[in-house]
Amino acid sequence: MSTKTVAPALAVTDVSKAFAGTQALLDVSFAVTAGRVHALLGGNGSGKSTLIKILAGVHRADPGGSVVVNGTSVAADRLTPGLAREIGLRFVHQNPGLIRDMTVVENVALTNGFSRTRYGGVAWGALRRRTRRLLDRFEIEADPNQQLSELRPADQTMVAVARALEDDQDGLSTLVLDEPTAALPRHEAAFLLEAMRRCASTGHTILFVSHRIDEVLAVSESVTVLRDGVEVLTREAEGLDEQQLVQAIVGRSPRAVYQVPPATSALEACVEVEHLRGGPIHDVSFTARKGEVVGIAGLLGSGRSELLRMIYGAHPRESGDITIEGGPYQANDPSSALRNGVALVPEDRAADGAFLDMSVLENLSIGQLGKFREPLRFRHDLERAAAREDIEKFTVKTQSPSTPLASLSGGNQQKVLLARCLRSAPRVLLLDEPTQGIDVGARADIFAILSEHVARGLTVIIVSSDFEELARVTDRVLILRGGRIVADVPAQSVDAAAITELVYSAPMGASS
Ligand SMILES: Nc1ncnc2c1ncn2[C@@H]1O[C@H](COP(=O)(O)OP(=O)(O)OP(=O)(O)O)[C@@H](O)[C@H]1O
Repeated sequence: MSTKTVAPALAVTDVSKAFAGTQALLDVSFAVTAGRVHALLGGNGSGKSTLIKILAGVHRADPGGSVVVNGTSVAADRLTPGLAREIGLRFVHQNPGLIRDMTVVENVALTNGFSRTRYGGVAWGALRRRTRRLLDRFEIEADPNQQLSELRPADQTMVAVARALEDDQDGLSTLVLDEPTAALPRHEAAFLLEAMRRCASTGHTILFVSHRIDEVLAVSESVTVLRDGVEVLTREAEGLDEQQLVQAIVGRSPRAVYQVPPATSALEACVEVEHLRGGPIHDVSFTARKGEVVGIAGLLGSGRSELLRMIYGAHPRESGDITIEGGPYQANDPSSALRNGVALVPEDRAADGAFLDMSVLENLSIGQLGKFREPLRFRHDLERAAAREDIEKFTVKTQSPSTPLASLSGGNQQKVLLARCLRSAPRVLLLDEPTQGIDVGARADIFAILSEHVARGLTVIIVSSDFEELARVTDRVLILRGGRIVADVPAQSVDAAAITELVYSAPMGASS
């Protein structure tokens, strides 16, 4: 039983939103008690982002619903960004608009304003003192003059939290955190969760979106689950276990969720990387065999994404050789990757792989239109049938194949990219944070599909911050630190904690 005040800090009542043809939210109602961390959960496409965007005044709700914040009631269809702020809603979105190359002071001032001297110049001294107080208030270990990139990842997110709450000394606002831990390794996530808990203990109410069930159970005092736009569960977190939550999110019994058999490794080499150098990569060598799933674990800045992009030919290489199935491979650009059977699902899909204005069908077909071309006509019927097949296989939640990719939820966009890559029947599939933003049920589906391809000889190289997942779905994990592989461990002999430890402390120059 909580000893905190019981008045709801936030109450959402009968909020609905239909996009052309899609009922994203239907009469969603729930309340959050003041001073609590309340988790908002749901599978991909269940309506979480839509609800957050309505609260933020970015999407307009359909008429009829209301939002009450600390006793102030507003019709949900009247919320604007200004009004949301006025009634006490604060947001840290998935991409919180932090600039890593700027100092902490500059990052805070960027959104909250620069203190001015009476002559109109920037009052740097006052600004630094103000930022110092803010850092102390949120117990962030940083100096105002430090570059943001020098802070540990969880503290960087806390800077975004602190600046969102700077003007709220009394803890009256409700902070909405959209997947704050998605890009963080587990130990950093745990650190951030602890900071969130401290923040709630000072009175702030936190609405927190995450796909990671364990952390939701660790940090939240109450939860709401959305499924297909409908609120299916709101309750105290106490007494709730992982299976019950997964059941509520997925809507079926949690069989097979996460039980993906590890791929078996064959002996034949597929990708051989020798003395690769370039950018943050300093002399990396390794071999991935046919039908093997190789994980790469490293901290931000370790060169993990650059290594994948170098193999794909999208990051300049200074020296080193790559062979694919014994043949030389130049890796000069993505088209040579395509010719050599190397495919990449990038980390930043919006910037790198997804054509958001184009339809799901077009996104699936890109690069493979030849398959549907006959001497005198283009087989639109076959193209459509193939799209429908992929949509079903990957359980992509879309109204139709012609729906623009932009209107799919993040997780569903990711599934489309993965489906597209697998269509090209690659020999090597490079995955950069493939399950970021992917719900618990869809993860299992994706790995089940991948393991079918792996059983037929596909080689998969995965970079992931989710070390638990790496330990579960890979055959081997390469530990990358400072641009070097410092350890190469069989996945069955490590768990997430061991990988975390290795990422921080593996002896330099171990194996490479
Ligand atoms: N601008 C839009 N136009 C049309 N449909 C949309 C739009 N935005 C969202 N939708 C649809 O509304 C539904 C809910 O999507 P939403 O992005 O809210 O899901 P989500 O729970 O945040 O998913 P994820 O976990 O994958 O981010 C989905 O079916 C999505 O395709």
